[in-house]
Amino acid sequence: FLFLKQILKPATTTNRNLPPSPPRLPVIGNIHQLSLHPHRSLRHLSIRYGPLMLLHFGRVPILVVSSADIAHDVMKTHDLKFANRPKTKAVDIFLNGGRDVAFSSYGEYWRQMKSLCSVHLLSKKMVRSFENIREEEIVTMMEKLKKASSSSLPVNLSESLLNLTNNVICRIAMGRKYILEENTSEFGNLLRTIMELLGAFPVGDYIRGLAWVDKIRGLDRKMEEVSKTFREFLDGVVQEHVDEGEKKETFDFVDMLLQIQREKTSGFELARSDINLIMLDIFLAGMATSYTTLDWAMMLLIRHPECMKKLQDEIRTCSRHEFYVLEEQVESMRYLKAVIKEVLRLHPPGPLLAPRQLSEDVKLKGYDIAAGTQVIINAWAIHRDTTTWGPDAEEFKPERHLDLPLDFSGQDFKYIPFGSGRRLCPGIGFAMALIEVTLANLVNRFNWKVEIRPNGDDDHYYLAETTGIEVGRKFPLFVFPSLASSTL
Ligand code: HEM
Repeated sequence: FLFLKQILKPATTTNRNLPPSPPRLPVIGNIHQLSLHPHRSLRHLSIRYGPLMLLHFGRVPILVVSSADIAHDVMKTHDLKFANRPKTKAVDIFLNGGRDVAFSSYGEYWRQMKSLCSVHLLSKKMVRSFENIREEEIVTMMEKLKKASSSSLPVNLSESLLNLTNNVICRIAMGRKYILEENTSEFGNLLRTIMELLGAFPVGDYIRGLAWVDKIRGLDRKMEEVSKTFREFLDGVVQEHVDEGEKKETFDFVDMLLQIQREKTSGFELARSDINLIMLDIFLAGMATSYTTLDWAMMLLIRHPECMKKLQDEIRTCSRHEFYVLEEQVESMRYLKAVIKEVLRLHPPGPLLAPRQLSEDVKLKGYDIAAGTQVIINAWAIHRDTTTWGPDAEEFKPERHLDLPLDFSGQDFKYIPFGSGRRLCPGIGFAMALIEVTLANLVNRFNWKVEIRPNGDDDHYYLAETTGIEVGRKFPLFVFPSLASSTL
């Protein structure tokens, strides 16, 4: 009786003027209204209940923001109050309760960890210094594509892009390739599982009394297993760096973190397990997002031949038809940048950004929002809002960016693929350096055709999405590359 009394009790709240809410069921609240693709179901609900909605998962209040105007209030006007991240079971298990950067609570520890990554890995100077690694890996990938182009069989371009991002990130952050090509898909699947679990809404996180449901579904076991595999892998990487010590000829990001740990130069205690978590963040936040952007970009360009042609013309003119497009040449390519912006508008890898949690009571658009409320910002819906993007908001049209002064810094809230404010992604420069030069080279060196689907289900196949906090394309992109005559 006490158990039922507890879970059936309506959410206690002192708020008087609450945002609109869809009707909810006893016990579970609005959980049943989420589909496998929450960005889609939440947008659907927001069309009916408005751009500021209050849902309840169990008894936990969840604020859903679906307009640029309210995103501005959350991430600019009240950014400090919304700068926390909620703690979930997945964060507990994978990220040691949020000892990484992306899920740590707002405060000194988060500031120090973010600054470590920004200074020693993600700064402009550091990103520039990795140019040769990017070039070597892109050339290697293109050589393989060149070989494959003489065969009549299609190439799995998604896999090539996953290998590329993985190789670049491993070499930059850990000094060498740790995941061999034959294992990258397996590694990609592991990452995907973590993303899925970090983006899932397990019943037990919201209704304590029903935590056993997650156990029975095998969710807890799956989390423990994947976490153990990853922990062992990262332990091995860090241990190898420790063992090699002085003998090592190169000095990479892991070496830097170990030095900071030993010498306590950063002014705060960095545990060995915290180093593992920084590395995990780089894989989760850095590798999957960059790969996903490239994968969507190639699919969209191949399926929009007029955009592909325009881009090829720009790149081939700027690169003077050379075999490899240099990063300095990419700088002046306006249409290339417009293509990437449009890809990230329609398919932001984090469609709901990363969840936030309100630390003090606040008033938003006249509504009272209580401290502790979790906050979802539906960037995917904001990016497709016809009131700001026009009636063709759902269409892939890179041209729309040519005359817009939008950048990735999250200052204009109708375009926030990297978030905004204090929690803005620190990896923008790092990601763009790889995405721009990779795309420029693939488009410059080859002409592309996509496999025609046998059942005519092209849209279903090419646009299907994965699930989780990071959303990519579900099915691999099989293509036929042919060497462009100008770069033979
Ligand atoms: C296309 C590529 C990328 C996209 C679209 C992207 C997107 C995002 C988004 C939406 C957030 C949450 C922002 C918020 O809550 O307001 C985020 C956070 C973060 N990203 Fe990225 N990201 C990308 C690449 C990278 C790379 C390459 C790295 C590092 C190697 C990185 C590291 C991080 C970290 C550490 C955070 C947490 C920041 C914090 O909580 O303070 N990201 N990213």
